[in-house]
Amino acid sequence: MSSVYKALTIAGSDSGGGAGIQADLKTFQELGVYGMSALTAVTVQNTLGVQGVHPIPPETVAAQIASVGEDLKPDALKTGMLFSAEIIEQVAGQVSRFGWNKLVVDPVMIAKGGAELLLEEAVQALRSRLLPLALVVTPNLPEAERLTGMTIAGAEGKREAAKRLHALGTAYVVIKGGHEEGDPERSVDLLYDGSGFTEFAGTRVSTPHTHGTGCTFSAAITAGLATGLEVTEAVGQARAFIQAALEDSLGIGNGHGPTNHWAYRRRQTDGVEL
Ligand SMILES: Nc1ncnc2c1ncn2[C@@H]1O[C@H](COP(=O)(O)OP(=O)(O)O)[C@@H](O)[C@H]1O
Ligand SMILES: Cc1ncc(COP(=O)(O)O)c(N)n1
Repeated sequence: MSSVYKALTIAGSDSGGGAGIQADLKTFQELGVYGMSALTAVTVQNTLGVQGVHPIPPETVAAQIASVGEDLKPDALKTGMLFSAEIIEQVAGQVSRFGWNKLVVDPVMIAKGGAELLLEEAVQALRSRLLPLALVVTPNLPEAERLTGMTIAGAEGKREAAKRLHALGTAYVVIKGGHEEGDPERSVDLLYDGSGFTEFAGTRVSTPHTHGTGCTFSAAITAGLATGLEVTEAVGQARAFIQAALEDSLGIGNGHGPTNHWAYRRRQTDGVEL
């Protein structure tokens, strides 16, 4: 049998299936990667919002990662919702212990409806404990502002924030443009590798169904890395994956619905648009 690519997601559960662990595993599967998970929290959630957040004990998070690491050995991994400084501490400890270097950190902080998915006091732990271990970090604009302490205005602001995040020890920084006001035509993600900038631009899709875009995008980068792509190639593939997922929306739920995780592969294999 040809080699099997494996990826691990360390994230929260979204009972509605559009974000978190569920979005990550669906994305891994669609990109040909075997998915594994370590749960950090159970959220009670649907397309209308988050009705409850129940963190998993930090030692149980560590035990799940150790169990997967000792046996199945992921080729790449990502983090999503981490909730507390104690969980971040355990995750950083396990990543260091196994010497994993294809780590994508999606610094999830607040759900689109406003629920807190990372405690205020845990932001510093994310900066000091996890970002130095990450190959790629993928903040949206509000997350980049919180992590850098700066207000980001315009293209120059994004570049400055990317440099500051790189200085925290992450090799590649992707500042996502989904929240950017003022460009009704495009959503531009900016990649910084410590020496140069690359822009990944997609047509801005006018849709309420954007639940889980950040999770899906970072999971697609992780899957790409697991299959051996370079970071720039993996980000390019992830951009195409999320573009298809937004354009071929499923239109389910009464609020901000999920993206369509099937769309990218269906377009590739049989040209079908849902
Ligand atoms: N309306 C949109 N049209 C096209 N791409 C989008 C749109 N909204 C978000 N994206 C893309 O989805 C990904 C996630 O971006 P963003 O929404 O900023 O993250 P988050 O979900 O973490 O808030 C990025 O690649 C971004 O460019
Ligand atoms: C369990 C969980 N993790 C992450 C998100 C963020 O979702 P989004 O990608 O829409 O910002 C979420 N709503 N729920």
